[in-house]
Amino acid sequence: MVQEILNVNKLVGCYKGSFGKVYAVNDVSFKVKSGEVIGIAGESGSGKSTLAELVSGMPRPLLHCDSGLIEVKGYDIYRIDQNILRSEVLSQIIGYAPQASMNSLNPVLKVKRFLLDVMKQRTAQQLGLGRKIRLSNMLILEGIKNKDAIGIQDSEIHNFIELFLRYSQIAKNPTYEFSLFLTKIFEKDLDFHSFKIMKDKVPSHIQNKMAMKINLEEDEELSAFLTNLIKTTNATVIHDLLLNSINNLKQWEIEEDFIKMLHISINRKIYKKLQPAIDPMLKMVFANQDIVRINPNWGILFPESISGLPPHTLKSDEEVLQEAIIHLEKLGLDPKVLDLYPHELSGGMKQRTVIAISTLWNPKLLIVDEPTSALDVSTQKKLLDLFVQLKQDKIVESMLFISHDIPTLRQLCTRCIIMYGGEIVEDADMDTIINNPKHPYSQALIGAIVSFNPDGSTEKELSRIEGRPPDLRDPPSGCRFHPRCPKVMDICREKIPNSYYPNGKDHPVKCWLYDDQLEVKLEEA
Ligand SMILES: Nc1ncnc2c1ncn2[C@@H]1O[C@H](COP(=O)(O)OP(=O)(O)OP(=O)(O)O)[C@@H](O)[C@H]1O
Repeated sequence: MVQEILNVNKLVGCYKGSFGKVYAVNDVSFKVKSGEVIGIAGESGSGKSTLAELVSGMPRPLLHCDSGLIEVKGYDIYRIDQNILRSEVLSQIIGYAPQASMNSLNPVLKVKRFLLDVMKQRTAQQLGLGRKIRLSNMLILEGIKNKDAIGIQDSEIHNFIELFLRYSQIAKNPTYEFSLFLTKIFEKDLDFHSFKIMKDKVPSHIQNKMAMKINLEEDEELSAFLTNLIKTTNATVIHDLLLNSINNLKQWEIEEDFIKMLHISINRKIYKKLQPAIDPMLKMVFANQDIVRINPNWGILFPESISGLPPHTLKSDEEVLQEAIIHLEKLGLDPKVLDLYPHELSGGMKQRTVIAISTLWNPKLLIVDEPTSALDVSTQKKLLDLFVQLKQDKIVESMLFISHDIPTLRQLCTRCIIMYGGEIVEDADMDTIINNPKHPYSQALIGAIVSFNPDGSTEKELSRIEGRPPDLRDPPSGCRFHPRCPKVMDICREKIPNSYYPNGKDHPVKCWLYDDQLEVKLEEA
């Protein structure tokens, strides 16, 4: 089944300021499936950039998501926690190159400096709470798995697993809660051996869990089961049991690259720094020093410890730069650009650099806003080839490509959304939009495309769209296109049209012309 990357539903976006409210995106709905490249077209001021900014999750200060929904890979981006948005969505799923972003390179910094800053920030953001927790748990398991090499005692593992099993029975979200619980142990709030609770230090939700645990201990059946389990089962079996139970939780979604990255950086750098501080804590908690060897890394992977680290300690400049060079080369950029200042780059190189930065983490959805508009025709073509390559090489999965230039979109996009006055007036596959547009605005837009014969004459007489796009501070009543529409009817001036489907369910058109019931409605009126 094709997965859905983006779901925009009844979105209303507005600029709020001393000027009042401007609804620049109004009641917009569409979906992007995995693999789709969707063009968004329309005249200047139709709301394309506003829509892109809202979908990017990073709207400018005056712009707000007023109502409706934007779901990116299942994340409701205007309702989830800001930390999750930053750590799990913005740097992982969405890549965004805003309009004129090629001019956003800092003029006084070499590209290398700018790129390093961006990469390091993102690397720090990548360590979102959920990932840290999953990772810490995974490393605990790794430690248990390698117990023989480490020389750890079975009895120590038994103790540990007993704790886990008991706790996982009572926690709502065992992986998460268990990590929190362990974190508390490391913070000396709980004593591992006696399970003594130092009440004043333990947050109330943990206290409740502990209270439940005590009740559980009164459960004879379970208690007998656990005792038996601990007595009779060897560590490897318990380890497998634990692994199975965790597999069942389906919460181990750690990407290999991410683990590698953390392993490398943590092993080499952070551990050295933190070891003196952590060792005494571990020893205190587990009494037996040997347990420290269960995995020397695990303690430092708990959320609190890692989030306290400045991002720059996670990787050296050389490591970060090396990753960037590989990425630049993949995108056909000479790594020499890293040693140049932005003014030393051509427009095309600047744009490629910006695209390289926005795709550093292989985003699922890349949003690009008018990337080609300031470039000459041959550089435009090269840049379009780059977007094709990004997709072919699976660096990005889907794209939203914004341009007022339909021929540009035609070279790249599978589908095209036409916007007018902040609304989607038509949405269809690219060929249909070019050859069989239904909305009078789309027809006018397509009619205004210039195409030349070999002798230099134009292929057809060009039409132009009379009038001007609406002022969104005070949009026209009814259909927003009615003051300019050659097919305007009375109802268009009064009532906002719904979307109709004259060409099938994949081709919505927001125009009264396609309402089967129109005659009935007019008679009623
Ligand atoms: N910062 C702002 N404050 C108030 N209103 C704004 C602001 N930016 C844009 N708008 C309003 O939003 C409308 C849509 O602007 P937007 O930039 O999204 O259009 P667009 O289709 O991307 O145009 P272009 O192709 O010129 O970039 C504008 O007509 C304007 O009324």
